[in-house]
Amino acid sequence: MDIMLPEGDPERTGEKVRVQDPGEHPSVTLFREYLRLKTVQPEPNYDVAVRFLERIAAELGLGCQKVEVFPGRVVTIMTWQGTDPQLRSILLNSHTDVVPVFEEHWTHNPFEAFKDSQGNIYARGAQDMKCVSIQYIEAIRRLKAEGKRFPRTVHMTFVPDEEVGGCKGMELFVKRPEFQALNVGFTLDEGLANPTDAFTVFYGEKCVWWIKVKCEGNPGHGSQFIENTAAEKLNRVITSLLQFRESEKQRLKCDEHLTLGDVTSINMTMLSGGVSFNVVPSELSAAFDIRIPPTVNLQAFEEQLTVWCRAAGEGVTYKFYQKYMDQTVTCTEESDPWWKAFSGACRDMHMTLKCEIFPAATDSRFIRAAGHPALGFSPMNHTPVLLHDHNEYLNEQVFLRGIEIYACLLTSLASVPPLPVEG
Ligand SMILES: CSCC[C@H](NC=O)C(=O)O
Ligand SMILES: [Zn+2]
Ligand SMILES: [Zn+2]
Repeated sequence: MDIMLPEGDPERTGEKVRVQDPGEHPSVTLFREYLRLKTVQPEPNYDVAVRFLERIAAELGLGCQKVEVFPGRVVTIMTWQGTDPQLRSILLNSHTDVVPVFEEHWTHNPFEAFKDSQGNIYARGAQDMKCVSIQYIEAIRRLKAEGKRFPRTVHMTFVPDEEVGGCKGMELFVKRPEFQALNVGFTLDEGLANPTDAFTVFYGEKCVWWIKVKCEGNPGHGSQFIENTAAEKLNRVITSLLQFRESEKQRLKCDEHLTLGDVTSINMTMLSGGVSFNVVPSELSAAFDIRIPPTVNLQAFEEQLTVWCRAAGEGVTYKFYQKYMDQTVTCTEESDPWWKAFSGACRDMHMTLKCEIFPAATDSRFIRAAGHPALGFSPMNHTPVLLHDHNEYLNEQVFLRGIEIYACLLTSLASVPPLPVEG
């Protein structure tokens, strides 16, 4: 029986008195309870998540620390001390927020964690990434119950605001003394589901560039053939960028060895300008979301952008709204002790791994930029990729296998022998 007394309004927070379904695995019950907490952007209820995590830390006898990196933005840290705490630690990172929903497109309430007859659990965050948070917790619960101890300390961090770019979350946290004090050796963070029998593991991410191109031109009456209008220039800019988009799309399609992480994607995501049907505007703008693989020379790419803008005419300029420049990737060679521990454990479990570059951006980028190796991995095979989508779900058996996978990974990673640098 699992009863919890809510402190806030249960309708708003998702915190409710709940009774354990006798036929359900307790780890699944805990997962569903976490899914019901409304940590949904743009106004996530983080208090309710922090309370939930504090309760679990107490239950498991883990150290629990809260770091408020920005007003109202708390990172919760749970620590399982190793037998050799001087050694560098294993960091298991996850974010607590989830993206908004279009409720009318969902077959079940996205904050009810409905489970169908096949064991599919429908909820926002089922894949991204409340599953992983609970899998970390349940793997540690299991290992502790078995009386296991490992040389390396294991930390779990539960971070706010990943879904809105991490600037009030992980980006600030990695600069704090509390993060330094974690003495991180190796990190696991989120990945993506894989519909096949294989598991995808991400060793790097694309750089996000968000640009707005502004085109200035001659204004005038809408009945005239005005020369050098903003629209003609914007048309050239859009054509150049979308032509490049098409060539990258074809390159991906024609080479079976390439994944989305290996090519540059461009999407025009916003258009703005104009005042009236019969006024030729003096200014029009287009916004582009560009994702660049770590193998691309960023300086050369920016030069190309400049060339396209110059070729579109006078008065065409662009401004960055995001310009991520760090292209650090994590080593996946057998000679690397962390990779050897990770991939060796996967091999022991007869798992097939597919190594890729993450097509979007996660908090791993701040960890890698801070100099720590990180792999993006969510143990969800035989599962369609539904993050940020309607009817996001995860099957309970896949979820439960993930706990076993983490228990095995953690056993291996937290036992990596002292590295030369650790003396
Ligand atoms: C520049 S921060 C954006 C982060 C966001 N992450 C998840 O979707 C993304 O669009 O990839
Ligand atoms: Zn995520
Ligand atoms: Zn996400």
